[in-house]
Amino acid sequence: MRPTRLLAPRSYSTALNRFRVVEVGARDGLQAEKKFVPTEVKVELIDRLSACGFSTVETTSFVSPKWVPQLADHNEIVKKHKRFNGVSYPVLVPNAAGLKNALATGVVEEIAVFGAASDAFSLKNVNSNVEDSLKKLLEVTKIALENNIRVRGYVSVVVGCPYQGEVKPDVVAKVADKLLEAGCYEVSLGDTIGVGTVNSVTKMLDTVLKSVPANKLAVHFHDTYGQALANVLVSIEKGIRAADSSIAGLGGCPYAKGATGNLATEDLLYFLKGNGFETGVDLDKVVETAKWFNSAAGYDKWSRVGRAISNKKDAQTC
Ligand SMILES: CC(C)(COP(=O)([O-])OP(=O)([O-])OC[C@H]1O[C@@H](n2cnc3c(N)ncnc32)[C@H](O)[C@@H]1OP(=O)([O-])[O-])[C@@H](O)C(=O)NCCC(=O)NCCSC(=O)C[C@@](C)(O)CC(=O)[O-]
Repeated sequence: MRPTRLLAPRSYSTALNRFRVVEVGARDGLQAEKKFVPTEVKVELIDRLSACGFSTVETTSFVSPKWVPQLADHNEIVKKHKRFNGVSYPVLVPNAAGLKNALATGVVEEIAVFGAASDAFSLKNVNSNVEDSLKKLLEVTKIALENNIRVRGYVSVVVGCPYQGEVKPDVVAKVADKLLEAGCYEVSLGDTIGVGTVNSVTKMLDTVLKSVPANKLAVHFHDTYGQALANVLVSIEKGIRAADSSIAGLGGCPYAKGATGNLATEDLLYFLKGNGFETGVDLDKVVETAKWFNSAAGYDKWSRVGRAISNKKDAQTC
């Protein structure tokens, strides 16, 4: 295959320089963590993230607690966290049962549904193949929209599957199309196990963009092989202006062996600012929030940028 020419970062026109960062740490970041994070800590994490300036903070999942015990406290989470003006708080919903539970709380205004581009992954993740899972998601989307709930869509394993290996870009495009047709306002393309490279991401995006406009897409990279920011750059070159990331690079999927953390929010923000993009998010506050989370939850998780900024501040105060 001919290698893709990676364009050097350049100044982007001011009309195109807004970039939306979707913070998924409280959901994707925590879902695979074995050590239970107390509900109060999760709630305060969401509140602190809201104060950083994100317009979207994903909060939890209404999935089966048997499948994802870490997020079994979803009812309490959505009822206890604060709601900042202009911030939306999607929750992940896998099926009609999850939607019913989310609606019953009376406070959920946005959900995220998730499909996949490989049968093998889909069976492990939601116990249904791609086709069957899509039928359930489309039904969930329809009911949610009838209840005035906004719906975001995900497609997982867009460039590689931990069980099946290669994933066909056509399948990614088909699932993304269906989710948008059903009424999702945006579809986030997930490299769930972080195997994507500039070449494979370019190939996948070129196929998806034949039928889906760039302004309906977000990207969701895990940083398992250190390729996430290169893949964000490719996505920007293709016109995409939204990406998911997780504070301190927390994360991983419980049903994707080898999936390490999401792209760290701090690294993404530093990258975006350095390349002329405005996000409205305060990087220093995010770093402070990561520091607070580590001490509150008994963790020691750091993004590269978070560690660098924190070390610099510590050195200045010595
Ligand atoms: C979808 C199911 C439930 C199917 O699981 P199943 O076993 O096929 O479901 P079922 O319909 O046969 O029900 C089994 C039991 O679960 C209950 N149940 C059924 N649904 C719910 C629900 N919503 N909430 C609470 N309970 C539920 C149901 O009531 C029943 O209870 P029992 O009779 O045994 O006591 C299961 O597979 C599941 O919860 N999977 C979720 C897995 C998950 O959360 N994975 C991670 C998220 S995806 C991801 O991380 C990727 C993403 C989005 O981040 C992007 C990327 O990185 O690519």
